[in-house]
Amino acid sequence: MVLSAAGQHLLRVSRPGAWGQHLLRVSRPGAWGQHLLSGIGSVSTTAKGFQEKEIREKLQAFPGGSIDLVKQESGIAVLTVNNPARMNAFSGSMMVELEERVSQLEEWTEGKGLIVQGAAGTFCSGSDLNAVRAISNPQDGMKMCMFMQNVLTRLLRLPLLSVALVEGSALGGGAELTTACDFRLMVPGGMIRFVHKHMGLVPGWGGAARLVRIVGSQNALKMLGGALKVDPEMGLQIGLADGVLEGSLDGSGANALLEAEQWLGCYTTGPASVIRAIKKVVVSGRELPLEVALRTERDVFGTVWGGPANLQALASKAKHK
Ligand SMILES: CC[C@H](C(=O)O)C(=O)SCCNC(=O)CCNC(=O)[C@H](O)C(C)(C)COP(=O)(O)OP(=O)(O)OC[C@H]1O[C@@H](n2cnc3c(N)ncnc32)[C@H](O)[C@@H]1OP(=O)(O)O
Repeated sequence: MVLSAAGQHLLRVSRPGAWGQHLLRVSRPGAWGQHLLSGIGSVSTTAKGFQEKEIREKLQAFPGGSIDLVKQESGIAVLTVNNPARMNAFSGSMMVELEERVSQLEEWTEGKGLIVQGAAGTFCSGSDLNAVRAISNPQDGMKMCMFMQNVLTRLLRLPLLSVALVEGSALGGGAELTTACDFRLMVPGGMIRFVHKHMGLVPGWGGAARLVRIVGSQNALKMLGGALKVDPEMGLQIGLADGVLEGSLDGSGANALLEAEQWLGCYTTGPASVIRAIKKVVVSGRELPLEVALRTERDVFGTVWGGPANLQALASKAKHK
């Protein structure tokens, strides 16, 4: 649903108000909230000009690297962008794998948190330029963009508190990936940089829309217009980074990951049902018109009220000093 709406908007750029009209034309106020709550389904195959099967096949023609997922007992999963020979650039097959990993996370009912990291001490250098060169015509570029926009929207909407662990560089599409997480933790020496302007582009994976919501339009304009190198200090200053870690002791990235797990653990302690409900009400508050968000909040409230965690807290006569 979201992809087809966004896709229609992308295909009808001559009518700038199309997306806004879509927001106003939600006929059943609860429908969108329900849609967010139940998780977004697979990419639409009926959207005009967008065929999921076709784009998946096209992307698979550019193999290399992997997207690795480890779901841990703690309820925190670790997703690793793994293509170190190309500074963790996204090959076509990695884009397809990312979609598959997001689907697995959508099914993971015990999950509470997610850390997205890059392999071998660097985050991600965006799209694989070899693939980009091969699909540099507007039609293919648009299809890849719609595919990634949909995947990253689903990533951000997972009922998990997510963190991008930025060690080394997050460039281009890599910078966009960091904005598809709820939080960003940076390691000294790390950098987030939207290099799109230097590529004659703007972000297309939803990174600009998300960036504006994170740092405001002034800072987003500066970051995109200047292709600014955002280091941890600047990241904290403009609200892009939520914390700075000490980082690797041995260059393996293990220490940064442990630190990130500890940081995230402060927010994911507790029953999965409650943590997931927290994320759902925040996503609806962040994305939906107020009336719909309020309705969604009521629905989510109904899932935890009188639930095991609620009854246990009542029985223990908890005090919150
Ligand atoms: C902009 C929009 C678009 C999207 O949103 O889809 C993109 O993301 S396009 C990609 C944007 N990213 C770049 O343009 C990165 C270009 N690369 C660099 O700036 C540097 O390689 C850097 C800073 C990542 C690392 O520099 P360093 O000196 O530390 O290492 P090397 O340059 O020697 O890189 C090692 C090795 O990795 C290859 N590499 C790096 N990034 C990419 C990439 N995005 N695609 C393909 N290959 C990449 C680089 O070519 C080197 O390979 P080698 O075979 O040794 O030449």
